[in-house]
Amino acid sequence: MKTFDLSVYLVLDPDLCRAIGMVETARLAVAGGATIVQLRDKQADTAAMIETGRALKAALAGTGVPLIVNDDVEAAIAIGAEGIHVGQSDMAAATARERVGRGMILGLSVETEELARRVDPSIADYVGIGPVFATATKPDHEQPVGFEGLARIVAVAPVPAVAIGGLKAEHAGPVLAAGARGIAVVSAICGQPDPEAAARRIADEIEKARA
Ligand SMILES: Cc1ncc(COP(=O)(O)OP(=O)(O)O)c(N)n1
Ligand SMILES: Cc1nc(C(=O)O)sc1CCOP(=O)(O)O
Ligand SMILES: [Mg+2]
Repeated sequence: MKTFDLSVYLVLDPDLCRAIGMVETARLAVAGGATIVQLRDKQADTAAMIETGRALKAALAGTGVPLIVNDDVEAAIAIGAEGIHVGQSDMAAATARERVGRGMILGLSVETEELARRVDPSIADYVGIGPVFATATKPDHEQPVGFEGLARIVAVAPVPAVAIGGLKAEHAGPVLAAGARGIAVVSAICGQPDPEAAARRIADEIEKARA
């Protein structure tokens, strides 16, 4: 069964996670309340993605937290990951869906209302919308959309949305108010002195916003 919870979406980055590593960061973040984890390593080849992905998969075993692989469909399949995330410049979502089959979670990045309207819910399971704010983590990001832009894009997306880009725990309230199901972060968890506490802060803010 394809179940996933976008509430606290950790996107891993090998440079920002350097001090304790991506696997330990993920383990701690999940202990703090991360609900979904993405392996994102823009420098790694498929073999390296598979090696890290298998270690992550082992670390997440038994937690119920799905592992999503960024960009690399073949690595996702080899890892036995629960999902794949593709953007507008990656393998086309329809092609990725054909390759991974119905059972895998498929996330698709959309940066505009036009792109969100065109999402086929038989192909994508969720959309990642961003950047909400400018961020140094992804220097090649598109124009920030802010909370108002986020709300406009969420409103026309036919699948659940997670917001990304420059987000911190204190943004959980406005992100949920804009209609997104959760908050995706890199630097708010990766490289923080205590990734477990950092994830817990986000989970607490999400819970507060839903109360
Ligand atoms: C949850 C989530 N949302 C958006 C993205 C960005 O994907 P993409 O536009 O393909 O950019 P890269 O991450 O590949 O640089 C994401 N990874 N995750
Ligand atoms: C991976 C990614 N995708 C983005 C998008 O806008 O699609 S922004 C981003 C990086 C988000 O990092 P941080 O939480 O440190 O700001
Ligand atoms: Mg991509």
